[in-house]
Amino acid sequence: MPFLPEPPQRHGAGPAVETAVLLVNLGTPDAPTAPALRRYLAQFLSDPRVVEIPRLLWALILHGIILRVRPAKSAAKYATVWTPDGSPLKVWTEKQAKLLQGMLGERGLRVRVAHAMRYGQPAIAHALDALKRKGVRRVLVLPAYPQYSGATTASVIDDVARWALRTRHVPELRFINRYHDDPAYIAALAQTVREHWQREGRADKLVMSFHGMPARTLQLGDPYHCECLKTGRLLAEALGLKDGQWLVTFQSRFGKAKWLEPYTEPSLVKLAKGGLKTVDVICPGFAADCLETLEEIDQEARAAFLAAGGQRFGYIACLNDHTAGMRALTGLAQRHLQGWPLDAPHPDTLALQRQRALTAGASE
Ligand SMILES: C=CC1=C(C)c2cc3[nH]c(cc4nc(cc5[nH]c(cc1n2)c(C)c5CCC(=O)O)C(CCC(=O)O)=C4C)c(C)c3C=C
Ligand SMILES: [Fe+2]
Ligand SMILES: [Fe+2]
Repeated sequence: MPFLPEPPQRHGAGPAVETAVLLVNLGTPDAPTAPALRRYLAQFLSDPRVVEIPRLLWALILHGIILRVRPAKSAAKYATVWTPDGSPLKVWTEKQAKLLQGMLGERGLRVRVAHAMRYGQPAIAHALDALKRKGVRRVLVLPAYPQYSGATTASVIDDVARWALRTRHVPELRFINRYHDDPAYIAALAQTVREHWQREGRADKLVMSFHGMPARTLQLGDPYHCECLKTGRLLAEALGLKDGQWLVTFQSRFGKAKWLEPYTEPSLVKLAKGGLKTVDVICPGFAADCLETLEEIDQEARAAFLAAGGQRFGYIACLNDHTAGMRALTGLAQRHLQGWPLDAPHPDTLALQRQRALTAGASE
């Protein structure tokens, strides 16, 4: 019966694992080279969720200008943060998926954890096909974006939906849209700040830098800006910071349009010129260190702050594989798995068994 899908794969003697958590991050180029960057940027910047201007006009700008100039410039930046195992974003995301698998298992949750990238590899469709081949009937999609935005979270949902459009038997699907105010996430961030203070001493101000978005997305109803501000306020509260001791800023502006303000690097320069000597910078919107944090903040923004008269710049790493951060992701997944009976055979498996039995009977 070649037309019937394979039954779920078994782990040892126990019943089959039919539920999966798919951890999804943005994606990253395969190599710090101009050709790899061109492929990556072409896919990323062609996504209408990312650049919301008329398609034809954008195609002309993207292919006529941006993809001719930016790949080589970006490749040189990636080269400065590349590791022997590849791009930092890839390395951390793989590690997070492994740790999440272990921590969910320790809590007795029978799930399979996989990871995927919205752009580049492993593609979401590829990961979902692989999970289906293993007999997975339910997928909890966990985009690694604490704050919801159309450009990131919704784009992951689009891609899963595109896969579903061409899939006959779609598994049950759930999405985690945000965790910007999750107490365990806020506590994990606060812990990394305190650990940094213990090691390096406490700076005069804590700057919380989030990835930017075009300013008009706020008017169009994107909740991203509000969620960043809430994360910032909750983190400041958790650390007992008073007004003036912390600041939310937005980084990674792209193009000439107005983006969410205040901008990170100009703010740091203004602070230094105004007499601020020491600053700590954290990037709470990035689940893992990547080009935007390691190069743009820890290298470029640091240099700009010091050149403007600042004396000490403390970069606080993203949650990466920090135990507190991984516990937060584990708790988040656990809550969103509730109501899925992980130990009982899925009705689709039972239906498939009946279908197999029927077809076997008919052909005898
Ligand atoms: C063109 C517009 C862009 C929007 C809108 C945007 C939103 C956005 N991005 C992230 C997270 C990441 N972005 C990263 C890199 C990156 N971002 C853009 C552009 C937009 N991002 C570009 C062109 C690039 C590539 C690098 C470059 O050429 O400058 C990354 C890092 C990826 C890596 O490989 O390390 C992350 C992560 C969020 C969260 C967001 C909206 C909220
Ligand atoms: Fe980005
Ligand atoms: Fe950047």
